[in-house]
Amino acid sequence: MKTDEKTNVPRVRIAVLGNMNVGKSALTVRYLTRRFIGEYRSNTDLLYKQTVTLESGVLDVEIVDISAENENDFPVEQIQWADACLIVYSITDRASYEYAQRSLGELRQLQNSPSAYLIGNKADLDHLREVQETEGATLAASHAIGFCEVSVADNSPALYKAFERLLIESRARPVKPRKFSVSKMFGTLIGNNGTRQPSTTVSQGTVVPCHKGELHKSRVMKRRQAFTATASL
Ligand SMILES: Nc1nc2c(ncn2[C@@H]2O[C@H](COP(=O)(O)OP(=O)(O)OP(=O)(O)O)[C@@H](O)[C@H]2O)c(=O)[nH]1
Repeated sequence: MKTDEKTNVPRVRIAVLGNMNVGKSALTVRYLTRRFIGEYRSNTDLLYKQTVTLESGVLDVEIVDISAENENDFPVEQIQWADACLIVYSITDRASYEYAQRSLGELRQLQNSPSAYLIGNKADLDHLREVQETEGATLAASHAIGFCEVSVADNSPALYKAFERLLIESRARPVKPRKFSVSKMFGTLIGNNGTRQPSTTVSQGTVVPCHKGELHKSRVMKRRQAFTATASL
């Protein structure tokens, strides 16, 4: 965690990691905007920036939604950039669970690795289940991290709790040395649907498509367009 020198607001960076099609984009957009985007195709990493109000105070949150285009390539750069990592699999896809398993193994190898949380998504598709809830819980326990199953489609409250827990944990961690900074954002995303959710308020966001390796660039693009995704709680 770092503090923005201009605003004095603490900043937390989260990397969302998982195999293709597990719902990483849907989950990130759901958390930030309370909306469910059914089809959200992207073959590039996306960086979201939002201000979030927790009970403990205001945070600037940056979330990188890592494209799983090359599933054999562990995204070390993005993980090292982050304070915390959300690892997502789909309960309907055993290969995605195995991908999560490998990712947790890789994460453990890193020096100064970020805190992590494991999420089994698509819990609404229980009839297509390939991964039991106990398997997710056991995997998480073996890495001493949190775990829950959620349905991003059904707007599970557990999703918000998972993000909140990561944010709170990361806030409490000592500041880690940074190799990169992103200061320019562009893009636009989605509005507000006013849905009420647990104790987080999210506002004033931007989204940046960031091609692999761009997290270290200090100037991505000048075109900048803020979107508001206020979910007052
Ligand atoms: N039934 C159901 N479908 C979901 C859920 N979450 C996401 N999806 C669907 O799963 C598909 C993939 O979602 P994405 O958010 O694009 O997944 P991703 O992990 O970002 O995919 P990549 O861009 O390939 O890495 C989409 O069709 C979503 O609508 C969920 O909780 N339940």
